[in-house]
Amino acid sequence: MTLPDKPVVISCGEPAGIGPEVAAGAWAMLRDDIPMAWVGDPRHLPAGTPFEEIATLSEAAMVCPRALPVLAQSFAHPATPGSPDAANAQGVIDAIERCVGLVQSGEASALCTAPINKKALIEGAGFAYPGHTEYLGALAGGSGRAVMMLASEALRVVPVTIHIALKDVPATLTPELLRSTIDITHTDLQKRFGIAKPRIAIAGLNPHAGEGGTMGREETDWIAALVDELAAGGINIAGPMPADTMFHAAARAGYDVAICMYHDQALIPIKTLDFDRGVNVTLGLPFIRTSPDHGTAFDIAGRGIASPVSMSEAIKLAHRMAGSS
Ligand SMILES: NC(=O)c1ccc[n+]([C@@H]2O[C@H](COP(=O)([O-])OP(=O)(O)OC[C@H]3O[C@@H](n4cnc5c(N)ncnc54)[C@H](O)[C@@H]3O)[C@@H](O)[C@H]2O)c1
Ligand SMILES: N[C@H](C(=O)O)[C@H](O)COP(=O)(O)O
Repeated sequence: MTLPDKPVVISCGEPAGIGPEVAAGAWAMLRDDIPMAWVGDPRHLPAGTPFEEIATLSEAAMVCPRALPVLAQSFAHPATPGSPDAANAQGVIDAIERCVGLVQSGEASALCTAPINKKALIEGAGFAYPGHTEYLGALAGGSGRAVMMLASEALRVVPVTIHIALKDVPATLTPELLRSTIDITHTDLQKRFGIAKPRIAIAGLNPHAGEGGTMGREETDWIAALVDELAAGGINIAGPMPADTMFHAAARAGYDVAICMYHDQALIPIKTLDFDRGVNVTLGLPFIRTSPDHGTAFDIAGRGIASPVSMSEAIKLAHRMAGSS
């Protein structure tokens, strides 16, 4: 695999959260190995961060070993850790959009996003999306769909429904949605992760995967039939499995990815097993996007105690994926 010289571009995320500090920390860990550049307002970086403003991404690789390369983006205000400022919300969105432009133009090899606070963007700038995943899908255009995957050494998980209320899950979960999620996951595990024949485990929606229709009917009515059809078509797929028993170590050894029916079914096991090193990857996009698995952590922002490890794992994975595409 040839690793790219083009930088990974990092969007600043919510400046009142831990995004700027974990980006600076990840740069300090990776500066000699991975070219990168941060897009944001330098006033939001932790005091004392060695940074250099660059005019174009072509300067990033040269600057990176000595300072964090910064493509400056001015925000309305400096940040107060833990208290998002509505006037800064549009800057957060603009930084993401600028980074997407850089990766789409080929100036950046991949995008790594620092965390956003959904509520702050919705309230401060009328952000119309529940998260990066859906926003990036819209920015990418086309007829595809962005699919969320969280990955660590221990586990990969994909939620079929993402940022919706639990009460809306059963109506949103359709055979078409599950089929397209499986297709996109299968394709990207082959194309972007080099897994020739991905082993896919499908979780049930209901307790005990419905217990034969006595505790919910989605499994018996259509999920099992869809799994059988895909298996007959040559996909290495199994399920629907009871979700409570598919994440212990021996069960995890049997598959490369677990496709789960709703957000917490997927994200609780991975964040419990490996919160420090989990990485959020968006599948189905025409470019590479990763992110740490954690959020803005307002409770610890600005205190210098946030771990930069998930951010650095996200940058490393983006760089590796760019080398294998
Ligand atoms: N990629 C993203 O943009 C992304 C990902 C997850 C959550 N979020 C958003 O972040 C906001 C806050 O979410 P939350 O409170 O549920 O989760 P969170 O991950 O921000 O925080 C959960 C707990 O983990 C701790 N924590 C998080 N990251 C840490 C780190 N790097 N080092 C040490 N401790 C850390 C926090 O202090 C907190 O106690 C929400 O708006 C959510 O939507 C964004
Ligand atoms: N659900 C994700 C998580 O908890 O890690 C998170 O909110 C990030 O979502 P986006 O990548 O869509 O912003």
